[in-house]
This record gives sequence, C-alpha cells and structure tokens, in this order.
Amino acid sequence: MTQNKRIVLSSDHAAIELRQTIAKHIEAEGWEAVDIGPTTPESTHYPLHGQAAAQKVASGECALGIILCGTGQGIMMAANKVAGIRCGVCSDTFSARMIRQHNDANILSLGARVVGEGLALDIVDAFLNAEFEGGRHATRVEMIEG
Ligand SMILES: O=C[C@H](O)[C@H](O)[C@H](O)COP(=O)(O)O
Repeated sequence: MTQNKRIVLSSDHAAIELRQTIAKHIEAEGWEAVDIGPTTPESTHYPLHGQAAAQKVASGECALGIILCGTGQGIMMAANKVAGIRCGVCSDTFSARMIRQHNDANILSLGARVVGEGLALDIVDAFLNAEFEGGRHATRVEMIEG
C-alpha cells in the first residue's frame, strides 16, 4: 500500500450515521479519514457526493475512498463517471477483498440500507487491507481504462 493513508468518505442522507461510524473505525486502525460529509440529515443528491469523493481519489489527494448511499448503487454509478475511478458496491467481504486484488478498485461503495454496521466494518477492513495483485489483472484493468 502507498504511504498515502488518507481515505475519503462521503455519502448522501441515507448513510450519515454509518459513514461517521466507519470514519471513526478506520481512524482507530491507523488510516486518516477525510470525511467530506454531509453532516446534516436533509435529503440530498448522491451524485454530488459520489463525484466529490471520486475527485479526491482521482487527483491523488486521497489513496482510496469509501462512499455510501441507501443501496450503494447510485453513488457508485456517479463515482465511476470520474476518469481513473474504479468503484464497486460490496455487501460481502470476499467481494471487497477481490475488487482490490483483481480489479484494483480505488473506491468501495456500501449500502446503508442493505448491510448492518458489523458487516459494513468487516467489508471496509477487507477492502482496505487487500493489495492489488497485478500480473494478468493489470492487463485487464488497463482494458477497462481504454
Ligand atoms: O442509489 C441511490 C440511493 O440508494 C439513495 O440513497 C436513495 O435513492 C435515496 O432515497 P430517498 O430519497 O428516498 O431517501
């Protein structure tokens, strides 16, 4: 893993509490949480928050990102529109590990209305602690980038 330990977090209104819990959890594990909100519960638009987090990863300011909405799906779609972003939605730890190892994903998306807190934290740990394997997977990731 890179020396950059900054992990950007963002969500829409559906996932504020879980996002803040994840931020505290990863800080306790030695990562630097860059939580870009929102912090108030008013209804908001997930594309804004997905794209804001994606920009921080694409620019190199943050090494990786964790984004959340109700299902994780809409905010993932928005993040993946930013060049250089590979974001997957995960509801299990195997997928969270594999999107790093095989797909070199740089953002994890979670659905706060899908997974409970305990599982979400395990998924986050699986994602952050996995490493891209390179080799044949690098060839395929380059093909995604076009
Ligand atoms: O993919 C979209 C997300 O799940 C949103 O969090 C969800 O659509 C928000 O729904 P609502 O406005 O009913 O809270």
